[in-house]
Amino acid sequence: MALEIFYDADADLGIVQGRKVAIIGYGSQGHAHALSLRDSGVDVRIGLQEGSKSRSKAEEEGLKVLTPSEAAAEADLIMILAPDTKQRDIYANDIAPNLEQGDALFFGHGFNIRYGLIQPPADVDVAMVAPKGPGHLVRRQFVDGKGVPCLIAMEQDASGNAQALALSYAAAIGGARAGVIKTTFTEETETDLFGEQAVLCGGASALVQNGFEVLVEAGYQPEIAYFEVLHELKLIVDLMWEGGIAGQRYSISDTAEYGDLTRGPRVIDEHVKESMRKILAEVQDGTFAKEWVAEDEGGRPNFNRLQNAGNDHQIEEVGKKLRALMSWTDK
Ligand SMILES: NC(=O)C1=CN([C@@H]2O[C@H](COP(=O)(O)OP(=O)(O)OC[C@H]3O[C@@H](n4cnc5c(N)ncnc54)[C@H](OP(=O)(O)O)[C@@H]3O)[C@@H](O)[C@H]2O)C=CC1
Ligand SMILES: CC[C@](O)(C(C)=O)C(=O)O
Ligand SMILES: [Mg+2]
Ligand SMILES: [Mg+2]
Repeated sequence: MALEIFYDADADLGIVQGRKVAIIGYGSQGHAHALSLRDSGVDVRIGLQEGSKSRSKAEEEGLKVLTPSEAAAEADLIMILAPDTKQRDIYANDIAPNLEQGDALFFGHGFNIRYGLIQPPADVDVAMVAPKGPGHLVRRQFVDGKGVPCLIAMEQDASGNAQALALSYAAAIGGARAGVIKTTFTEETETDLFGEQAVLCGGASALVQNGFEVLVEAGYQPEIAYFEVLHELKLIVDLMWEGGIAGQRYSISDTAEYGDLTRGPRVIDEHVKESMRKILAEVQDGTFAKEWVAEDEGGRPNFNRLQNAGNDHQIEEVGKKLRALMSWTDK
């Protein structure tokens, strides 16, 4: 698929300003979309379950908070920003009964459409606006007059205007200030899951924990190990973010660069790449999605056990102590 990228000049903000938008969920992404849409002159209401922890946060911002079904009934553009595992039930119980011909159903991630957990009727637009960054950054960038790049995808174009609507929405949350790239639900879902599992979250966390363990097991002080494998990682990643891997290599010493060039491929070797290919295959053939949905339905025993083990790792205790000493971090 050839790259198609859009900016503010390509978007008509008036399109989304003419819609009644319901944001279902007010967490990381939900709060960012809702507040930025409101600040862009869009008529927004929030859909949250009775007793939701997020209700008071949305109300404190002066947003109208309804139940998900009330919000869906009032709106003609419904953006689902609840956890991926909850979306199927929210759709079946609260959204589907309130969908009317001409409505638009939006997603921030393609999981439920890609794996067939939600199957909307043919007479509504189905699109995605997925900022390529955490929600709190999406909001911070918008407030600073900037934006986080977004992906848009159109799964169903019942109105013939789904792309213009998605682009208008992306502009209203600041995405078109940075660039909005057209993709498909399949491409977004598979690359997002692969990226977070193999590199960004899974890969990086395991790399850091293993590096820390190797140093501590060899007798080095845990505090020194923490600085070397976790604290400095941000500084290196910031350089990569600014100038790519080549830019990062320009800034480090040539001793570090020689170690990078010769030792990096020994750590992340063909065996690791083969594991990455297997992880991608499990994303593509639906194995991961099936496992995660079953894990959630079963009360998340594995998730909770692994999360607790991660929280109890020595690196967390050392990090908490060291970060408390760092005057520049946000406490
Ligand atoms: N986190 C991120 O930055 C990114 C997320 N996404 C996607 O965005 C979507 C939302 O994820 P994220 O923002 O992380 O979610 P969060 O976990 O941060 O927030 C989820 C929100 O949904 C609410 N919620 C839970 N159950 C229901 C329900 N039954 N009805 C209505 N609201 C409910 C929660 O309320 P309560 O407080 O009561 O639990 C909370 O407000 C997902 O599809 C995710 O893949 C995409 C890109 C990045
Ligand atoms: C990298 C994690 C992410 O995919 C994201 C912030 O983009 C997510 O699902 O939270
Ligand atoms: Mg992502
Ligand atoms: Mg993701």
